[in-house]
Amino acid sequence: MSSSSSTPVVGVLALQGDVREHLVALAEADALARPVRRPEELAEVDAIVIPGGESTTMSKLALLFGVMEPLRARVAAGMPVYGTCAGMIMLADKILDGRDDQETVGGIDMVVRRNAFGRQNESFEQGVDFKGLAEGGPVHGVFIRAPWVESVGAGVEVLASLHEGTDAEHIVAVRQGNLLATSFHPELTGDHRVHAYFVEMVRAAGSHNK
Ligand SMILES: NC(=O)CC[C@H](N)C(=O)O
Repeated sequence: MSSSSSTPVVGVLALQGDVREHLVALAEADALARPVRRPEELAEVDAIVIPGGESTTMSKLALLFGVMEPLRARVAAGMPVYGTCAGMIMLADKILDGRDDQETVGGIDMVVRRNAFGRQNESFEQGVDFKGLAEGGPVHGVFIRAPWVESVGAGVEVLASLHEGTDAEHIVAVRQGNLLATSFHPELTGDHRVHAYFVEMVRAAGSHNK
């Protein structure tokens, strides 16, 4: 479809969740954005966003629509993927507090705890220092029944953490190669710097991963 020199085509997995907000944010970050439900549609995009929503439902629908295996194959081939919240859970190699039969796409060597902040706070908003953004100050982090990253493997770069009191630190943004994940929802804020960061990753990856 596109080449690295033209505008990248970025899909949004449109089985469930806040698809429309990501389509808008991607368009504003200079990508050609389109919803993806079926394997044929996945084959047409250079990269994909897995939105926020409900990861157990999203996982079931991904299996039902036959896109789980094709997604895993594209991840293995190096396709850039950005997951927010439920999307972060979908990118985790291992999850805690998931349903017993809950499958993920996987790809990031991390353990993610579902609804982790929920034990203290269902939803909250907080400034997040996001490594890799050259300017503009902290990102406005919207956390909705959000997961956190409990631990990461050696190949995973931590891009943001939240500090709670003096001791607890929770990882809320990570990158491993072409895979990016945040516990929070930049698509709900009107600040599209994290989407622009992802679109830059997509440009750098080119379109050789199909
Ligand atoms: N805002 C979100 O995406 C919430 C994620 C949800 N708690 C889940 O486990 O899937």
